[in-house]
Amino acid sequence: MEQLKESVCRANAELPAYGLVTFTWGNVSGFDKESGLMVIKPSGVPYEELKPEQMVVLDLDGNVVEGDLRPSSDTPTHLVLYRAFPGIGGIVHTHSPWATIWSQAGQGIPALGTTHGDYFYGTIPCTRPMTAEEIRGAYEHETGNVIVETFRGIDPKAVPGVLVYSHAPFAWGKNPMDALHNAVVLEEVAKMAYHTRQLNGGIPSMQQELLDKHYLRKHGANAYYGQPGKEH
Ligand SMILES: O=C(CO)[C@@H](O)[C@H](O)COP(=O)(O)O
Repeated sequence: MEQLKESVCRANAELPAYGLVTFTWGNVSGFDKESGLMVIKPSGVPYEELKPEQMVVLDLDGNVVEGDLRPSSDTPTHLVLYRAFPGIGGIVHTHSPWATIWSQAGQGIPALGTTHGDYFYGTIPCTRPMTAEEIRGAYEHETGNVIVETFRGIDPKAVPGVLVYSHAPFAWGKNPMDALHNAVVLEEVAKMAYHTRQLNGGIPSMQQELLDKHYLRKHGANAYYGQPGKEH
């Protein structure tokens, strides 16, 4: 658990360096399958002040089992996703500007090029608008529910990110640093897709053969990108 606290703390601390956050507009969590516990940053603490011992540890029912500080305000959303998407070990939520623009437009980010295809096997979807009742109710919990609803028929491992309508992106991965990597790529492809759309309307999207080639060279049984056994 100490190692996970270190990794979660490090991933949070790197959010500003990648230009993904302003002030404290973002949070990273990690999940330990063995213990069934989630580690997340404390709410509202400046990234440069974060220490591993300040991380908050919760069970998947949302009970704090370790930590004195209030957990991130988005904790319920993270909990819903860990319960619904087995196999993910890290989640990043930010208000990174380019991805947030697509979220505010209520549009998913189409796969327009190989940069996207290397990491996301198709459109990065945008959720539907939440209902007034969902917003007035357990908002952060319902945010998780609309993300899970959006992924009916989509493999969250193949598309490790989502845009929450009128809100901002969530990305996930095998662990906190993998989730951070995917969050950085999501922001990059959001910016590229925005400008590509301006040039040619983003039509057509990339050929399916090219998407297959780029995604499957990095992911799956016959992946050949990078070095065997190394993260990339
Ligand atoms: O989505 C939001 C605000 O809309 C959050 O990202 C907060 O800005 C970060 O909150 P904490 O994790 O510090 O509670």
